[in-house]
Amino acid sequence: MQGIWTTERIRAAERKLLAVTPDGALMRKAAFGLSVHAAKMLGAPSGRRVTLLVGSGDNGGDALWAGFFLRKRNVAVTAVLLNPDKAHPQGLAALKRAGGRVVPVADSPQWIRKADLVIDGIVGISARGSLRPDAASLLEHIKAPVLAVDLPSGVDPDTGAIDGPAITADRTVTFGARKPVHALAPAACGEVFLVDLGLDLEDPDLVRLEAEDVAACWPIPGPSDDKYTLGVTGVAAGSAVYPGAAVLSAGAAVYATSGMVRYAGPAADLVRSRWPEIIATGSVTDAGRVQSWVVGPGIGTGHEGREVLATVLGAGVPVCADADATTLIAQHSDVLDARDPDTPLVLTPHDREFARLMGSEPGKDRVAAARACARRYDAVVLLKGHCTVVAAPDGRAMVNTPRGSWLATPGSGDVLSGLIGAVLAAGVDPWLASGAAAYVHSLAGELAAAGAPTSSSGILGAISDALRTLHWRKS
Ligand SMILES: NC(=O)C1=CN([C@@H]2O[C@H](COP(=O)(O)OP(=O)(O)OC[C@H]3O[C@@H](n4cnc5c(N)ncnc54)[C@H](OP(=O)(O)O)[C@@H]3O)[C@@H](O)[C@H]2O)[C@@H](O)CC1
Ligand SMILES: Nc1ncnc2c1ncn2[C@@H]1O[C@H](COP(=O)(O)OP(=O)(O)O)[C@@H](O)[C@H]1O
Ligand SMILES: [K+]
Repeated sequence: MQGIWTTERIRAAERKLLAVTPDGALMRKAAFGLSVHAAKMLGAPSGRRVTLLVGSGDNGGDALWAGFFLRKRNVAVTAVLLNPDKAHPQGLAALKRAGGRVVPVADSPQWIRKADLVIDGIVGISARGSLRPDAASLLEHIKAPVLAVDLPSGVDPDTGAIDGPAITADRTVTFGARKPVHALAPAACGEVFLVDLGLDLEDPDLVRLEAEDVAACWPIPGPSDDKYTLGVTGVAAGSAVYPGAAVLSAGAAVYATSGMVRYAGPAADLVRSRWPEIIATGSVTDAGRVQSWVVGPGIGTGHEGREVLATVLGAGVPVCADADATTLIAQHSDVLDARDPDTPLVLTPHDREFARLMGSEPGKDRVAAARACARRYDAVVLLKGHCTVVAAPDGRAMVNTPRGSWLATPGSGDVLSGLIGAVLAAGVDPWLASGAAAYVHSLAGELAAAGAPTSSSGILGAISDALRTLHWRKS
C-alpha cells in the first residue's frame, strides 16, 4: 500500500528532520534529484535551454538549486523571479555563481516560450488559494514540457482541486512523501517520482492500493476450494426497462470470481441466456443463500425497488447498495432500519447521488466528503469520479487513481458493483474489497480501451485480463 500524507503532517516531519540536518542540505538533496529528472527529460542536456519559474518560497529555492546543478551540465538556465526580493537567497546566489540568467516577470515571455523545458517552482506545499495573477500570467507562454517541483502550481496540495489557472506537468518530482494532490490530480501531475529525504512518517492519512495488495485480497480458488467456499454473490438488479444493468453487474461478478453467482429480479431470462453459469430467479425472497448482495443497478426508485432493498439489507450478509439503491436510501432513510448494524454496507454514490445522501455535492475535498458520508451512514462509501475515493466509518480512506478516463461510459458503474459484490462475498474487509474492486475496474477500463474509447461490455470483457496482471500467491 502506498502511503500519502497531508501537507500538515509532512511539514511537521520536515521540521523534525531539518532540526538535525545541516542547513540547506535537504533542499540541495531535493534539488539534485530534481535536476536528474530534468536532465532525463532533456535527453542530452548540454546546450539545451531550461526556464525556471521561481516563487517566493522554498519551492522556488528547489528550482534555483536545480538550475545550479543543471548549469554544471552545461544547460542554459534562465530563472523568472516572481518576487525578486523574496527569492531563496542561497539558491539565487548559487545559480548566479554558476552562470544562470535571472529575468523579471516583465521580460519573461520570450524565455518561457523558447525553453526546451520549464521547471515549475512557483508554489509548493504552502500554496494558498488559486494562483495569483502575476504567477498565472506566466502559464500562457509555456510551450515546452513541464517538470513540476513537488506539485503542479495552482492545484491544491491537500485536495487536488483546481480552481483557476494551473500548471499541467509532464512529470512531477516530489520530496519526502507523496501528498494528496499526487493521487487526486493525476492529469495535472503527469508521472510522479519521489525523492526520498528520510522523513519519519507513519500512519498515512490516505492510501493507494498497489497490485500486490489487490492480489493478496482478491478471492481466487486454492486446492481445497469449490464453487461455494469463495462465497456466493447475489445480484438484485435490472428491471423490464433496464435489463442491461443486470447483465453487466452479474456478468462482472461472474468474471471476478470462480464462486457461484445468483441473480434475482425481472431480468432473469436475459441474465440466464447471457450467463448460463448464473442461477437466476425472479425474486430475492427465493434466490437461495448468498454471502453478499449487490442491490440497485436498474431496480428503479419505486415501491418494488424499496422492497427488494429492504429484503437484502435484512439478509445478514454484506451489501453493496449501488445506483437506485443509494437514491432509495437517501429518500427513505428508514429502509436502513432493516439493516443488522454489524453487517457491512457499501454505498457507491457518484456526485449527484452523494448530494441526495448528504444534502450537497462533495465539493473540493472529496476525501473529507467521503469520510463524512461514511460516518453518517456507518457504511463504506465509494465516491465515484475520475479518482475514486473509498472511506470507511472508522476514518480509513484510500484513493484509486486511474490512468485515463476510459471508465466514463454508461453502465461502467454497474460493472463496478458486480466486482465489489464478488469480493465482499469472499469475506474481505468491505473497505479493502471496494478499493480492490475499483482498482481492477479501472485497470480493466484501461486494458479494454487500449487507447481508444470502449464500452461497459468492453470493460466487462477485460476483467480477466486485468486480474491476470496481478501476481497471485496461490491457485
Ligand atoms: N521544508 C523542507 O524540509 C523542504 C521543503 N522543500 C520545498 O519547500 C516547499 C515548501 O516551501 P515553503 O513552505 O517555503 O512554501 P512554498 O510552497 O514554496 O511557497 C509558498 C509561498 O508562495 C506564496 N504563495 C502562496 N500561495 C500562493 C499563490 N496562490 N500564488 C502565488 N504565490 C503564492 C507565499 O509567499 P508570499 O508571496 O505571500 O510571501 C508563500 O509563502 C516544498 O513544496 C518543497 O518544494 C524541499 O526543499 C525539501 C525540503
Ligand atoms: N472521467 C472519468 N475518469 C475515470 N473514471 C470515471 C470518469 N467518470 C466516471 N468514471 C467512473 O465510471 C464509473 C461510472 O459509474 P456510474 O456513474 O454509476 O455510471 P453508470 O450509472 O452509467 O454505470 C464509476 O466507477 C466512475 O468512477
Ligand atoms: K510547483
